[in-house]
Amino acid sequence: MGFRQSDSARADALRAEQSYVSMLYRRLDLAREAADRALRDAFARGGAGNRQALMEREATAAEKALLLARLSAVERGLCFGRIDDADGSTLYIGRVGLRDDDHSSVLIDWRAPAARPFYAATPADPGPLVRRRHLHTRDRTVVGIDDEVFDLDRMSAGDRRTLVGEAALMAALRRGRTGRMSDVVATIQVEQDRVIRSGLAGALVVQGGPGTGKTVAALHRVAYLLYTHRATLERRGVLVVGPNAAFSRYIDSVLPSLGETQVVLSSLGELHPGVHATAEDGPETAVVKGGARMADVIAQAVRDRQRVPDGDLEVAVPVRTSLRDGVEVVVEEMPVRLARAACERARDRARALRRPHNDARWRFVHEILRGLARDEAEQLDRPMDAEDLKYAASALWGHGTVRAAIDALWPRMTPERLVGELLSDVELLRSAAAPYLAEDEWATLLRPRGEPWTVADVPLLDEAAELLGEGDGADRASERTAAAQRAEEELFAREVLTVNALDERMDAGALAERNRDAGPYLTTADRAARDRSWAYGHVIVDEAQELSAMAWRTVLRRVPARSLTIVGDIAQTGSAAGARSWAEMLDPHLKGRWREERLTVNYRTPAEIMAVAADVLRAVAPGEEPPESVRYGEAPPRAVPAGETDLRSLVDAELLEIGDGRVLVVVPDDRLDETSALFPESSEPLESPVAVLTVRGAKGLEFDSVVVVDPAAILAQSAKGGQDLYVAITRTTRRLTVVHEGPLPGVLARLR
Ligand SMILES: Nc1ncnc2c1ncn2[C@@H]1O[C@H](COP(=O)(O)OP(=O)(O)OP(=O)(O)O)[C@@H](O)[C@H]1O
Repeated sequence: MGFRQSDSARADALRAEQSYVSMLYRRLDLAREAADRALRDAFARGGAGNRQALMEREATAAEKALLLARLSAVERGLCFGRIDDADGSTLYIGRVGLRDDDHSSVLIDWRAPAARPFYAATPADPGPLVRRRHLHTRDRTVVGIDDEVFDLDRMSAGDRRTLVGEAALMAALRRGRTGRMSDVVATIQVEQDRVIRSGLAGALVVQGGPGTGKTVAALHRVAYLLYTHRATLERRGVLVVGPNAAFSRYIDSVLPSLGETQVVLSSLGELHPGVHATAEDGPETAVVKGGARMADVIAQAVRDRQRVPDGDLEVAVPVRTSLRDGVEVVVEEMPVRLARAACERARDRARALRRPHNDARWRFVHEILRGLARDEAEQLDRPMDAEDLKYAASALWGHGTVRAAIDALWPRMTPERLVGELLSDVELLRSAAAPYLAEDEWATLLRPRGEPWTVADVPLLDEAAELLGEGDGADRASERTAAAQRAEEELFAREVLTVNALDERMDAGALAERNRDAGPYLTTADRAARDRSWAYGHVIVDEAQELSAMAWRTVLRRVPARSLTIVGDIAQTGSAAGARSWAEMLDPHLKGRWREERLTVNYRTPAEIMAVAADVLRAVAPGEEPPESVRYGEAPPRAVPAGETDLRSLVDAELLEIGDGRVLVVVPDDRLDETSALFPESSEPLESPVAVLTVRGAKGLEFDSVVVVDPAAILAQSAKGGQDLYVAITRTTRRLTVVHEGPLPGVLARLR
């Protein structure tokens, strides 16, 4: 299928494409000017109208600002492909759809059905195409063309492979790694295209080995779904959950480069608003904390906070006070009482409401206060009608002693307090956990008070939040609302200024002030990100094999429609609480509602290095097939005894070899600090030329050169040590060095 043109034919083709592409950029400029004008008009309209008019102005302005942002994002590589049919028709494919003055299409959005043959045609099955052309542009200039001519008669069987746009793909894969993932819209492969365009309903599992483009395909799928189901998804929002915050930063430029800015990226440790958990538990604790029985433990912990006193409730209340030096002091107190049985009745009635703990608390408070007020009236021999009772009860609530007594029985709880106290108080833990867990299980959960939250605590906090209800005090709630409102106003103002380059004419404060007239403008993503109970339209979970049963409960709570893309590789499971099979993990929640697509080609790791990884995989997961690499590396992978070289010089030599690229030093968990100290420049793993990470920290990332330190210790560090070594080896795009302390582990024998 390779197709060579003469130099002059090539120059003619370049000229013709340049003229077409220049026309497209003129169209883009016109579309931007129109959106910019519409935005200005929207602003000019507002100011003094009624609230309804102001709200409409804000909505129009927001819509135009988003359109402008989208049109700005597609500047680079606006048009990257062209397809020619047997009947002589030609379509140009790009990042956005454009039309000419007669409303005829001049550029097809890559997500539109008409663009599909560009991605789906293979030499063996070209569909209607006679030629596919990849256009390479720099700024607005066409600098190269790659053609595939589908002339099956002239092709050998070997040539009828399924790689799409091989020359363009190889050029893309050879590029050095920048520390940020880029989009691959011009070179999406057939099996990835199937994932991207799969329907919105239900859960799609994308299983594939390392480097098969699971993450990149899932992100393109978000863009595709937003294009195809914009009305639904823009209103409900899309959430992408990754394994850690570094991973979220690693992928955060892909969607904006595809023109989509309204997506919430989060990690498991950040799913509970206000908590940014990064610490990890040891494997035994993680298994217990991640198990489904923890939901019962948390529910019991909440019930344990709905108490009755051991005997009758007795509270001292002031009956006489006097002013001394301007201060009110109690001069006489009397005890008021409520029988234990009455307290029990109050608790049962509050529980019977089947409301969250903090919401049901008012029923309990109300019943107890009335009981105490009746006792007080009896003791003082006061007659009591319904009005008096109400008044006396609210007077009692004014006494600190009464409040404290009731709080001790049914306190208002935050999730942080409930879980924090549960995990650090042996009696609370025993009471909540003993009915569901063996002692040696629940004992692993105990830890000192005030320890930082771990990632596995987040599902517990979320579970607790569900059972406790928001129940903020009125003051705290209004404070939060006001602060959030101010932040939103400024943020929106800044976004509008950025996308429109309006800075010279208006500053963010002034714009925020204008917006304040109409109330805050909140994008769907803003609202969704700060609302724990937000129901997303679609959720993507990456590195999904690491999620525990409890983590799945947290994720699924955010997507009641059960529309998900679940991306991962069972062979890479490193967490002791993670998945051993998709069915085992998903059936309890999604039985009959999930389907699986497999990705089989590795675009990252060269074949010689993948052969080493395959040996490791065979040893730890004999049933799993490693993916097939599409290319060969520049240097054979090697093993170096630790005594022969020091790590610093080895890494410096690697940096020289790869030129502009980036090196990962991947270490056993307990050597992270010591190794990081050797590379002070590695503090920002995505920015600096050298990153020092554990396997867990390196999940999902990739580097030009990888140095694996002490593979025997990585193998031995947990029951999933083999999977960890497999992950470590497959992070590289070009070079692999293994530095071993003792003898080289048997699974790496190929490196001898
Ligand atoms: N169609 C493609 N065109 C160009 N590059 C691609 C394509 N598919 C994947 N890649 C590149 O291959 C690399 C691996 O992709 P990605 O990180 O999505 O894989 P993954 O399956 O999520 O890997 P892992 O499971 O190891 O984290 C990335 O650099 C990605 O840009």
